[in-house]
Amino acid sequence: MDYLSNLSLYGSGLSQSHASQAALSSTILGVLFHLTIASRMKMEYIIYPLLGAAFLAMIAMASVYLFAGMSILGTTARMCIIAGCFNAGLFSSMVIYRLFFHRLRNFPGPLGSKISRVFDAHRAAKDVRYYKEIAKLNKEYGDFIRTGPRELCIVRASAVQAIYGPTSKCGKGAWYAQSSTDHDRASLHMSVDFDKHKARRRAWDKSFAVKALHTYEPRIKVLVDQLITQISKRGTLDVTAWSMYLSFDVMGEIGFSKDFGCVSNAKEHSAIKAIHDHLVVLSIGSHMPWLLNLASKIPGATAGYAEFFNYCEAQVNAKTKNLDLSKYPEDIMSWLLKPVVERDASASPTKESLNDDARLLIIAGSDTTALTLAQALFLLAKNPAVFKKLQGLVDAAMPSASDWTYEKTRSITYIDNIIDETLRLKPAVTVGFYRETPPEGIQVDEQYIPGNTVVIVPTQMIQTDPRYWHEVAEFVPERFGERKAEMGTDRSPYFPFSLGAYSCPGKNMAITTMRIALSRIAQEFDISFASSEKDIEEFDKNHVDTITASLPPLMLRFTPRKG
Ligand code: HEM
Repeated sequence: MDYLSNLSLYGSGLSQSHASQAALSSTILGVLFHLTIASRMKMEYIIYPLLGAAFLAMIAMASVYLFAGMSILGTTARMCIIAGCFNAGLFSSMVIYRLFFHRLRNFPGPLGSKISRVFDAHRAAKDVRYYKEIAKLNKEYGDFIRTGPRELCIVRASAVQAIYGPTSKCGKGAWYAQSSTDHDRASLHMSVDFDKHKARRRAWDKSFAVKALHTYEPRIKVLVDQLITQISKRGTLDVTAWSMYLSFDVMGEIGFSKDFGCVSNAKEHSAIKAIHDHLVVLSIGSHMPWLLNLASKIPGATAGYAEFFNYCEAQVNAKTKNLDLSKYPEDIMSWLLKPVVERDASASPTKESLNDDARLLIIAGSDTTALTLAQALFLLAKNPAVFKKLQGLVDAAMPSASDWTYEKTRSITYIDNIIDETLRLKPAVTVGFYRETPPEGIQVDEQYIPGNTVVIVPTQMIQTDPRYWHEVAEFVPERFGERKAEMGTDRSPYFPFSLGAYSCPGKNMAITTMRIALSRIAQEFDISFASSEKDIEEFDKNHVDTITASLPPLMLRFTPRKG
C-alpha cells in the first residue's frame, strides 16, 4: 500500500484509509457481480450493455468525486483503484468458480481452457491446425475434454446423434453470436432461435428442391465444360485453385444468375479474394465469438472485407430490382427474395439479414464444394485403381462426351460412393460445429453432460476413428456401396453435412456439381500427380484449419484419353 501513501503525498487528496476502503468494497462488488450476474448470463448477449454500464458508472463516480472537491489526480487515482480492484475481484471469483465449483469441474482438460477460451484461441492460432491440437488433447485427456470454461469436445460415436441428430434438443449456441447477437439481422446460419430458423429455412429448402435443382443442372454442366476446356489447354494445373474457380462460378450462376468469370479468367474474383485473405483471423477469432463480435464494431476493423460486403449487397439490390414473380425463380437469391416480396413467414426478417444471407450463399456454397472436389481428385490420383473403375463405369454408360447426360451420371452410384468416401476422410469442416445442450442436459454413453454446455464432436476424428470404422485410413468408396453391410457403414458415425434441423440445405447441389465434374473429368482425362512428394504429403496431412479447411496448392497432370 506504499504507493497509495505516495499518491496522498503528491497531493491527490486520497488518504490511505479512503483508498483501502475503496479497494475492499470494489473487490467485494467485483466478486458479487460475478456471482449474481456474470456467471448466470451469456457474455455475448450482455457485452454491450455491460461495457456501456461500466463506462457510465465510471463517469458518474468521477463526477461525484470532482464535485465533492477531490483533485483530478485524486479522482483518477480513486477510479484506477476502483476499476482495478473490481476487476481483480471479478476475475479471481471467475477463476476459482470455473476451477472448483463449475458444473464441468470434473471433466478433464488443460488448466488454461478451464479458466478461459483465450487459451483455446491461442491453441487454434499456434499453427492454425486446431484439428491436430484436438487430437493431442484426446490422447492426453480421453473422449470427454473440457476445451473451454463451459465447453466440451466429445469423441464418441453416440454423441453425433445425441448432439446433431434430428431429435436432438441441442441448439446453436455462443459460436453463432460472432457476427451479431440480434439474429434478425444475421444470416440463416447465424440464426439461433429454433422457430425463427425453422421458418427461414423453408425458403432455402425450396431453392434446393428437386424441381429447382433440375433447372440448375444444365447451367452447372456449361461451367464444368468451361473447366474441361481450360484443363485441355493447360494439361497440368493446380486443382486447389481451379476447383475454387469452378465452385465460385457455380455459386455466381446458381446463386445470382451472375457470371463471376473465375474459370474463364483463370483467377479468383477480387471480392472473394478479400474474404479468403481474412479467413485465418476470422477462424481464430471464432474461438472467442463475443470478442470477434466486439472487434467487428471497431471502426475500420472490417475494411478488409468491405469489397465482398458491398459486392453482395449490390447483387441483392440488382436482383430485387429485376425480380419477376410471374416466372419460376431462376436462382437461389430469387427464391430468397420471393418470400420477402410476398411477405411470407419464411422471409429474411430484415435487409441486413438478407444481405448476410447473400454472403452466406457464396461462402457456404463455394469453399466447401471446392475443397471436396480438390480432395476427391487428390484421392483419385493417389488411388489409380479407383479412378480406373470409375472410368470403366462412365465409359459403359456414356461412351463419348456426346452421350453424357445428367440422368446417366446419376445412375453411376460409384460416383456418389467416391464423394461420400472423400467426405469421410476429408470433411470440409474438419473440427465441427458447436451446439449447446438443453437445460436438462444430455446423456452420451456412460457420461451425463450438464445443461447449457457448449459441445462439439470433431468430425474428421470421429469419421476416421478405428473404433467405429474398418480400414480407417484407406480410400474405399465401396464401403458406401457394395461393401456397406460387410464394413458396417450404416452403424458408423458420419455427418459431413451435419444432421437434423441445422444440416446443410445445399447438400444436393454440392453433390450435383461434383457428380458432373467427376464424370466429365473421368470421361476426358487420365490423371496423375505433378507435385513433389513433399507437396503431396503437405496436401494430404497439413491443411490449415480455417473453419472450412484451406488447402495448399496441388499440381495434377491431366492427360487426354486416347480413342
Ligand atoms: C461439399 C459441400 C458442402 C459441405 C461439406 C457442407 C457442409 C455444411 C455443414 C457441415 C453445415 C452445418 C454448419 C453448422 O452447423 O454450423 C452446413 C450448413 C449450411 N450450408 Fe453447406 N456444405 C456444402 C455445400 C453447400 C452448398 C453448395 C450450399 C449452397 C448455398 C450450402 C449452404 C449451406 C447453408 C445455407 C448452411 C446453413 C444451414 C442452416 O444453418 O440451417 N452448403 N453446410
